[in-house]
Amino acid sequence: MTSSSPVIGIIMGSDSDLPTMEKAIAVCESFEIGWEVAIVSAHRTPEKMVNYAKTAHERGLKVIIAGAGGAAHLPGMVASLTPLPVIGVPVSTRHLQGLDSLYSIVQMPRGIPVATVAIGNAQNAGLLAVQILASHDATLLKKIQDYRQELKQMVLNKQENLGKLGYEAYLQHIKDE
Ligand SMILES: Nc1c(C(=O)O)ncn1[C@@H]1O[C@H](COP(=O)(O)O)[C@@H](O)[C@H]1O
Repeated sequence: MTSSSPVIGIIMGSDSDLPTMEKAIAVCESFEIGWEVAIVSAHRTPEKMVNYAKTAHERGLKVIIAGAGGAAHLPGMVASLTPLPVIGVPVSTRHLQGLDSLYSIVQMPRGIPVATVAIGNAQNAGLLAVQILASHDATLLKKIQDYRQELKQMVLNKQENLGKLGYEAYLQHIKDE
């Protein structure tokens, strides 16, 4: 686990969001960035949420990732209480498949932005947080460029395999994976 002091705060409305949000934690770990995780709910623990959001920048955090499902007010409320950038992760829900979460998070009023990623895409939230930090950190910027290069290479390798194996065999190969 990365030992440096946390600069990315990863919060969520419930521990049931953890299986989604763990992907943001994994990104922080792979870029060796200090992170902290907390269960904070605008609805169930409003005082804790206010305290968390108001003190986040004083405690050294630089970016907050907030995930919530359903009536997902947490990211917007936190954004209203902190000067830090907030990235919202709409967590998928059983009845409305996360559309409720998405709409709750994305439609912020002018003046209080929340950078919203796709439903369930905590990995992109982690990457965006790293990129925000990288904008004034040359070492991190290089790591992002290396990561992009790996992504590109992965796609090129797949294309090469497709060419080698042919469509039918390649389809079977990815089904077997
Ligand atoms: N949307 C919020 C908030 C909030 O926005 O403050 N607090 C909890 N929740 C969400 O309720 C869902 C169900 O929670 P439980 O699984 O604990 O019943 C979770 O996805 C959580 O993010």
